[in-house]
Amino acid sequence: MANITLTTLNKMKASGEKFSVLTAYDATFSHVVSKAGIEAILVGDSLGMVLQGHDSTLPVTMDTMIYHTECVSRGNQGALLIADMPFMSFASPEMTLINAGKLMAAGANVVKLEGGSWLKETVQQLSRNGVPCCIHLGLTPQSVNVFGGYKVQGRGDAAAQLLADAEQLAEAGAALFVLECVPTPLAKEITKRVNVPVIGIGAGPDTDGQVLVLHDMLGITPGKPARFVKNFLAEADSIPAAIEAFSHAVKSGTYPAEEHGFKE
Ligand SMILES: Nc1nc(=O)c2c([nH]1)NC[C@@H]1CN(c3ccc(C(=O)N[C@@H](CCC(=O)O)C(=O)O)cc3)CN21
Ligand SMILES: CC(C)C(=O)C(=O)O
Ligand SMILES: [Mg+2]
Repeated sequence: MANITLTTLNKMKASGEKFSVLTAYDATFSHVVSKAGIEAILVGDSLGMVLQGHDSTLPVTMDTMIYHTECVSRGNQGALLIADMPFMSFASPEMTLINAGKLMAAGANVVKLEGGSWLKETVQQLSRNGVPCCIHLGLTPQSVNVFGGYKVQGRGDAAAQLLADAEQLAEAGAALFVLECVPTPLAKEITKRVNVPVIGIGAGPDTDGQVLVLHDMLGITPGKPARFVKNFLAEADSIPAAIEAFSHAVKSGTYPAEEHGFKE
């Protein structure tokens, strides 16, 4: 078992200490990230875009997620390992249990699913079977075709629905949340209302933890970076130093700054 567990993150939430999360898709980066003091590693389905060059996360398969979770697990030096359930891998309760079981057997400590309150029974079933769930809310990239682009979520009337989803899923036993691209005040409110750690990306400074795609914070992702991205390699002289700078910036509250977040 990893040195950092859900218990560690729950204690950090209770004491107000911020924690950081980065993606990794291979053993070497997993080693570097976990050695640098990052509390959790996400084997994100963003690998479909970052590693495979697709323009969305939809083509990512279970076999690919299993392979990368195994690679990351071998390199991991004690971080909590979270693995994404890819597009359509949790479309029915039976499939969800089978696929989550495969990611746990590959070395994940937690599985992450994108979606809202309709996942209540799924979360219950998984927890009962020994699989802690992280629920990804807000801009859920697997629904890019529903949203019509990568757009901020939870503005106006949608804010109350998002808060209700978070509360119901926490009640159902979700162990963690990721909030992506939601207004800063909404992320603050959800973080206060749920009793489990909330990880933000483009959600402002008030969530319990922060997550970024590793390649984004190293400044090597092609194209215009999203608003929430900061290049930590620009002022560091090595990749490990950049990762340590990210961890320190999150702990000290200097990242994310106001300019990295979204208004209501
Ligand atoms: N390299 C990479 N980084 C990521 O953070 C990431 C991926 N890939 N792939 C999967 C999803 C897609 N993500 C994205 C992609 C684009 C935006 C984006 O351009 N957002 C606009 C918001 C526009 C608005 O105001 O509504 C931005 O300006 O940040 C956000 C998240 C996050 N995830
Ligand atoms: C952007 C993060 C939260 C993610 O889901 C991924 O990397 O796939
Ligand atoms: Mg993802």
